[in-house]
Amino acid sequence: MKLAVTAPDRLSVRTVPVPDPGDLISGLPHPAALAWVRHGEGLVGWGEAARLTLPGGPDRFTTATRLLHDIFAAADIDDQVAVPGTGPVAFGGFGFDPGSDDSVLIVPRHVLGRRDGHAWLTTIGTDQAPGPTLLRPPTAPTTLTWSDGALPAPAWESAVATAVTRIRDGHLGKVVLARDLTVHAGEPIDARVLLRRLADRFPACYTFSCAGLVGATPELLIRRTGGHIESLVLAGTTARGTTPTDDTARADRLFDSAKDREEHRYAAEMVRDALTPLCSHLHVPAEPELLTLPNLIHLASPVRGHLTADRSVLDVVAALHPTPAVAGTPTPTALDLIRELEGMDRGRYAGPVGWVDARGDGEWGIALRCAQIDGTRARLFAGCGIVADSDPAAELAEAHTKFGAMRHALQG
Ligand SMILES: C=C(O[C@@H]1C=C(C(=O)O)C=C[C@H]1O)C(=O)O
Repeated sequence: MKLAVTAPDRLSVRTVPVPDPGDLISGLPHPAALAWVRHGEGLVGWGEAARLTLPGGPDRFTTATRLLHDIFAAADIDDQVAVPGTGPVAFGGFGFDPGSDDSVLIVPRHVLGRRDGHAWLTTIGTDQAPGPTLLRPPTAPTTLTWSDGALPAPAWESAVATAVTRIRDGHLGKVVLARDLTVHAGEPIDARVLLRRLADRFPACYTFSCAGLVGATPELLIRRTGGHIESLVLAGTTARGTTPTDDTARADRLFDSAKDREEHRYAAEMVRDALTPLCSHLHVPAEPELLTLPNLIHLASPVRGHLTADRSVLDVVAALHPTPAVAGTPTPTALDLIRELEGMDRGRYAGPVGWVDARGDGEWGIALRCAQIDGTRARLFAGCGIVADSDPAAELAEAHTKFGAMRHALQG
């Protein structure tokens, strides 16, 4: 695949304050939805003023930064709100594997935003639409038919067993193995229905949609607000309990589990090592805390720092991806093992997903708990960190629980 840029020579961009629009997702006028929403705040976009599709390669983030910089620098911008996310923004998703061709960035024609008491509408081009008008009401998918993806459950369990052997033989410390499921619907799947259900059930996650990749991720790869950066490293997981006592017991076991602590340590240390050279100040907690979601509990390390230089959020994404939360340690060995054992192309699953504005501010998550929608078909993904003490059956159960988020979004 070649690099493709569809953009007019000069974008004419106008951001104006608007009264609080309330729920952002219900403002999306048609199924080609762009979204990044958490606790009701964030951005939704529709229409395309520009689109970049990027070939694979480790330089895909720097190429994206350069091309977006050119598009934004040439733009004629009237920004009457001037907070992160106003003016022109690009939503994007990058392929997980450096060899994957799937990276895409879209500058929407319209963006509706809401953050810290501000609400705004950005419009690009001459079509100064006053606000979203519902062109096509969302309809829920029906008659769903499920099938295995690349590896049926027993084959995936043996892939996990092979990974455990390689780890015990000293080839690597950790690898994250994922599997996919396929679902066919009776009619084209509308991203807005999935966004609605995900945002209602997982308000603390980042509910996202970009070029058909729809999900609700708890994992913040990086947020840049001026010089300030934040990240939330997740690794180490248990399903929620069925009673309050069981739930507490599971949380305690996770917190004390040497195996889960090891999985987590690889990820937190890599994020610390990658951010240290970019920051004047960096805080990585000595111990993880627990993040409790409706279906899962994770070990979590909230990271904060201050950048030394004026770098775009995408430069920081480039320094971080792929973290051991989704690849493994050491990274090149883990990537090779993923390619060998998973039997599939992850596409943009487990890659960075989010948005960036013309100042270089933005928020990027790791695309987890998601599905790639393609007309009437969707591919769901879920993965688990494997270390020396991992048990294939327990990892399969964990992947099943992780699939639950998108299954519920599709089935209602
Ligand atoms: C790979 C996924 O999740 C990642 C793996 C985790 C784990 O193995 O404990 C936890 C959170 C994520 O970093 C996924 O949800 O698909």
